[in-house]
Amino acid sequence: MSRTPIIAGNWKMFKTVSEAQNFFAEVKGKAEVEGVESVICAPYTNLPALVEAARGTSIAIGAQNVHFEDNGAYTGEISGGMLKELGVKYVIIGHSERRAYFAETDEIVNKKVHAAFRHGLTPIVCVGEKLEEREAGETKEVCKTQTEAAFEGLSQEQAAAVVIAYEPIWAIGTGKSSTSEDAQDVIGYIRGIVAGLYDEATANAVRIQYGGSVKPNNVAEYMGQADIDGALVGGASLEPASYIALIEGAK
Ligand SMILES: O=C[C@H](O)COP(=O)(O)O
Repeated sequence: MSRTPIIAGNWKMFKTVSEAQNFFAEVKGKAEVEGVESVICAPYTNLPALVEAARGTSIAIGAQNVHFEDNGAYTGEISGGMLKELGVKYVIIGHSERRAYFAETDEIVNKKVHAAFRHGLTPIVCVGEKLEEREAGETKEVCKTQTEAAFEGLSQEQAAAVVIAYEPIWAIGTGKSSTSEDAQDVIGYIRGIVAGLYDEATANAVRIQYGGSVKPNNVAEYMGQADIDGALVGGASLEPASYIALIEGAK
């Protein structure tokens, strides 16, 4: 089964609107490589300008969060319908920074995944272990629990459309990346979890990214692994030249 590789830049809380527009002008036509899906997940404030700039290109725009309700008295929050109307295609859900700093539980992650599908957005669901969990040999157990919870109640069709990002938390922004073999081992295991929940065909359709200190000089190594379908990239997605190199490296 061939899965289209997907490289998603997660800008986190970086870039004003003008900075985002300047970035896009630099990558347009360059971070567009046949056979690789290119996605920029930007702060909410940048989304209208980026969607506009991306019109007619093959670069998709994503958000970094969504509320699980469709509307209501949730000061400061943004719903799936709001993102959809803007033209946003992807939304990162359950990033470890949201789990750690904003108390997102597995249950909330699952509700957000359902909200994304209600509004025609594709969720990029993040799972991954903390350093102490890795050292205790609990990596796979943690990923199993998070994956099963995130997929709870999804139809087979929805499940097949999910993008999972396996991000070992100790590798995020630290320069300490997981080896490609270790990442493959865990990602292959996660695919097996999806097969257990649904079936082989569904598991083979799901795209699973690795995330954690992915750079232009190591992206190809990850992409060379059988079950790794792309990368969720923080720091190295912020500079145009680096982002272009990541997309080219994923070919
Ligand atoms: O969402 C992206 C990840 O948190 C990875 O960040 P990083 O590439 O800066 O390590």
